[in-house]
Amino acid sequence: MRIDVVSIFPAYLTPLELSLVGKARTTGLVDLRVHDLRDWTTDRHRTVDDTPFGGGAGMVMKPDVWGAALDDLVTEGSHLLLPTPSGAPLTQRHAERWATDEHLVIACGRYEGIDARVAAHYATRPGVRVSEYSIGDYVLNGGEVAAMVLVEAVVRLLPGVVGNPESLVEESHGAAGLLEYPVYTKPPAWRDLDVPEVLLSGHHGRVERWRRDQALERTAARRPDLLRALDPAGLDKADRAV
Ligand SMILES: CN1CCC[C@H](Cn2ccc3ccc(-c4n[nH]c(N)c4C#N)cc32)C1
Repeated sequence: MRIDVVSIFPAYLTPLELSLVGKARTTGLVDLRVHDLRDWTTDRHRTVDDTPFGGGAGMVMKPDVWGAALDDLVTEGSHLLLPTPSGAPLTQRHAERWATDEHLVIACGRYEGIDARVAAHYATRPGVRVSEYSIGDYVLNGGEVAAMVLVEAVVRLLPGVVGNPESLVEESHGAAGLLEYPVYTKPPAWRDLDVPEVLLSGHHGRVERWRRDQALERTAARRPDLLRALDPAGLDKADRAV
């Protein structure tokens, strides 16, 4: 998979050189490139924004500069991703789907956003998909953090990136559709808190049942919307009793 990220603050994306994503880059599991949008400006001030038509506060990012950058990066088969507060909520399902794409191009806006004609134009390009997504119901100052969230959520799903692929199944929002159960490690007693006895029992069946119950209880308490979305057939009789 190739991922191109375009931003006026390319240094903002340097955390993607670290940890699992960084290792995936150095081992060639992902070809991740970060670009400075200003490299596609033509004026001496390297201008990327202008005042909004219709008035209002702030500035809007110029379509012609974005067009010059994206024309160099977006080809047939590319998936153009635009983080925006007005986008569709990013979910694990999106990450799973987009992890199978050959080429992602992530356009990081700043100011009041990117001229709307940019997304509209590339949506007309044959073989190009355009998705506007949001990482949550709060307002950031730009798209870079959302770009890093997307890159990490997608790259960790690529074959060979995470050591134990099994761990991708049980985690929150994973295949089970539940929040993850609580985890513990040594020491068995810490301050006045003990590890749940069942986890020290060595009885795998009981441990599995306890973990499933914990995941269900947590999901019911913190994210009842996820529980409602679960296919009832996916919950066995004992689960429904929770
Ligand atoms: C006051 N204005 C309001 C509109 C957005 C302006 C800042 N901005 C410019 C580009 C841009 C891209 C993403 C996000 C963003 N914010 N929250 C999220 N979940 C996002 C996501 N994905 C924010 C952004 C600030």
